[in-house]
Amino acid sequence: MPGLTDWTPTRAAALERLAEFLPHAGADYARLRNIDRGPDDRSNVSALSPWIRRRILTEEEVIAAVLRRHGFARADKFIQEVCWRTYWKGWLELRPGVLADYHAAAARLSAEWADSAALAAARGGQTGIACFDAWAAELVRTGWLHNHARMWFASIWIFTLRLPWELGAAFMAQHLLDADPASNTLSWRWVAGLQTPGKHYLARAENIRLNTLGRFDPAGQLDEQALPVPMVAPNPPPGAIPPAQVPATDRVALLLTEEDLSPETLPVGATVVALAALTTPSADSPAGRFAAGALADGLDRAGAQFGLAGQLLAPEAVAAWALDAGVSEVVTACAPLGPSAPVLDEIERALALVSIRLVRVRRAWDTQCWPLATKGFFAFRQHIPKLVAGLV
Ligand SMILES: Cc1cc2nc3c(=O)[nH]c(=O)nc-3n(C[C@H](O)[C@H](O)[C@H](O)COP(=O)(O)OP(=O)(O)OC[C@H]3O[C@@H](n4cnc5c(N)ncnc54)[C@H](O)[C@@H]3O)c2cc1C
Repeated sequence: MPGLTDWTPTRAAALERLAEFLPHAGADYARLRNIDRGPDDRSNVSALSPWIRRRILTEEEVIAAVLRRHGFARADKFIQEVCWRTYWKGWLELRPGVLADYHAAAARLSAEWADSAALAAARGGQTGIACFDAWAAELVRTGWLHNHARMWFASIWIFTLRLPWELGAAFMAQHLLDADPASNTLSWRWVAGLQTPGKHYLARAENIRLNTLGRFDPAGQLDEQALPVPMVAPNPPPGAIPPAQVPATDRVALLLTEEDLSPETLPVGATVVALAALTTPSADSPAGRFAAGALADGLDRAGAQFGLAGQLLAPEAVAAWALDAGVSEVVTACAPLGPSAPVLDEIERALALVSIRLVRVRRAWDTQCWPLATKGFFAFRQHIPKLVAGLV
């Protein structure tokens, strides 16, 4: 398996990585996935997250490939991990206010902590805790961290360095290639003890020593007794997912966004007569640069599929493009909470002014899974065998 500096934002590269990892996705993954061997050896995990994040590979197809290769019993652990992503998405879609609260708190805290030397040391990897400093540097250099390192990093940030979790989540989101509002924000909340009230994740030196194969040993440097972050208010009850939309006409324009770059399997529901992709709203970040490449690749693939020349559009150019295409509906993949959703809301308003409807189609996977994320993951997990049964 190559090192992790070679993420290429194309479906071809994603499929290559998937094929390479597939033999290891069964019993090997269940046994070895928690070990962080360092940036030069990621053979025990898939490292597929930057592609899955943008649905260059969909959850369903990754799960199907692993099921075909290993069967459910041996692939169970890997499937569960993929389903964590789905679960976090659903949990947040059912409680959108949690993301808004996080953004507001992060903005307020970032002003309040602007002059903090402790915060600067954490971000700069200068805390004197060797493992933490190495992960901070790795995150900034490569745009990626192993899952266990993300857990330890978040835990040390919150419970040993005593920094606000919101600023840690924002720091990670700023640098991760796979930066995802649901997985990132809710994982930080989970570590803090806010996701499952009263249950927090404490990084322990011995666990770090064992699972980094002795690369690090922060014995005596960590607060291993800290209490969870107090909850200001209980988590909101789950709301409802809006019904999925379908086009009412048989000729539509298709607008891709970085939230879903598998046009091959998108349930468009009509003939596509014009094709465009929306420029990324977060261009000035590693995730944004990855997304820009991925959008170009998605547009190429969709162009080949529909026999059309696609174009990259800024949000304000979408209404004129749709008018020019002579359609009364623009279809796009339903964008979960994150950078594209508010941009699509603006586009919907601009299209309405010229009597064109924005139709947000949703994958069956999301429609089935998201409403099940009402409680904790362990309740959601019970549904997994049924959810994946039809995938192969
Ligand atoms: C503090 C913290 C922040 C995180 N931030 C993000 C983020 O911004 N974006 C992101 O995609 N993931 C995030 N994760 C989840 C997880 O760490 C990564 O998805 C995983 O490390 C990616 O590595 P992989 O592709 O090798 O995963 P594998 O172990 O090979 O798993 C396969 C796929 O399953 C999904 N997955 C695996 N574990 C998780 C998990 N715990 N939660 C959600 N999905 C999972 C990912 O899509 C992953 O690519 C975060 C976890 C923590 C603890």
